[in-house]
Amino acid sequence: MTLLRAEGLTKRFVSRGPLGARAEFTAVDQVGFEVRLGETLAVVGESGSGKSTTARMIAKLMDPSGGTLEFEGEDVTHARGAALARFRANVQVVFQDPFSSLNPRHTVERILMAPLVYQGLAPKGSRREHAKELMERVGLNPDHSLRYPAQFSGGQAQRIGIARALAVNPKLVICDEAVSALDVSVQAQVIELLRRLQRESGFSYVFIAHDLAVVRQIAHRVAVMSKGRIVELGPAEQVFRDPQDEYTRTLLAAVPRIDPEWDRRRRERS
Ligand SMILES: Nc1ncnc2c1ncn2[C@@H]1O[C@H](COP(=O)(O)OP(=O)(O)OP(=O)(O)O)[C@@H](O)[C@H]1O
Repeated sequence: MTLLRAEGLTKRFVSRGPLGARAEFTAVDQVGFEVRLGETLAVVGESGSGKSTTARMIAKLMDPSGGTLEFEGEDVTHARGAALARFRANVQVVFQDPFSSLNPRHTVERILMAPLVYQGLAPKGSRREHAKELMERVGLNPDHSLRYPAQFSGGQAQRIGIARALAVNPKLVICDEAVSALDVSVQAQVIELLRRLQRESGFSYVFIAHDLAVVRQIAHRVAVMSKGRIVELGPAEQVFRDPQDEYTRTLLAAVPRIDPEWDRRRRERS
C-alpha cells in the first residue's frame, strides 16, 4: 500500500546578486517517488544534491515550487489547518542534530509530552506515564525523565528525538541525516533501534543520508539523487549489487566495505 507519493516535486530558490540581479536556482527538479507502508526508502546523494530540500518538502516544512504530494491518497500539497494537523500526526521528522532540535530548557518528560498535548492524544493524567514508556521503548532509563537534553550523550539525545517522533504514533518517520553526526558504534546502535521500532510498529521511514554504508544497513529501496534529480531508484540490493547509473557507481566506489562478520550477525538477529 502506498503511503506517500511525490510527483514532479520541484524547489527553486531565488537569490539576489551584488547588483540586485535576480538569480534562480533549481535545488530539486521534478522528483517523484512513492513510499510504501512498512518500508524504508533511503534517499542518498552527495552534499548539495537536494536531499534535505526534498525531505523538507515531503515533511511539509517547506512548500514546493511545483509538483504534488499525496498522503494516503489525499492531495496534501497545499494542506493547511486541520488537514495539515492530520498530516503532522502521521508524518514526523528526526533531524541530524538532536541538541539543536530539542529545547535545551525543557526536561525530556516535557519534550515528549508536548506532541501529545499538541495532538490532544493521551488523557492529561497519563501523559507523564506515556513519556516514560516512550523512553523505555527507545532504550533510555525512564528514571531520567526530569533531566535536560545537555545531560545526555549524542546517541542518547538522538534517542529522545526518535521518541518524540514516535509519541504521536506516526505512519511515516523522515530521518534527515539522523545518524550522521554520531560515532560509528553509536550509529550502529541507533540504526538497530530504528530497525527494531519498525519491526514492532510497522511504520515507514524515508531515510536521508549521504553515507551509503549506513543506508545499506537499513534501506529496502534506494533513490539516488544528483544535482536535484533522482538518477536511480530501485530495491536496495539491486542498486548496491548492480547500479545502472554512472553516478551511483561512483558513489558506491567511495564506500568502505562493511565488516562481513558484523553484517552476518546483524542478518541473523533480524
Ligand atoms: N534556503 C535556501 N536558499 C537557497 N539555496 C538553498 C537553500 N536551501 C538549500 N539550498 C541549495 O540547494 C541545494 C540543495 O541543498 P540540500 O541541502 O537540499 O542538499 P543536500 O543533498 O541535503 O546536501 P547536504 O547533505 O549538504 O545538506 C544546495 O546547492 C543548497 O545550497
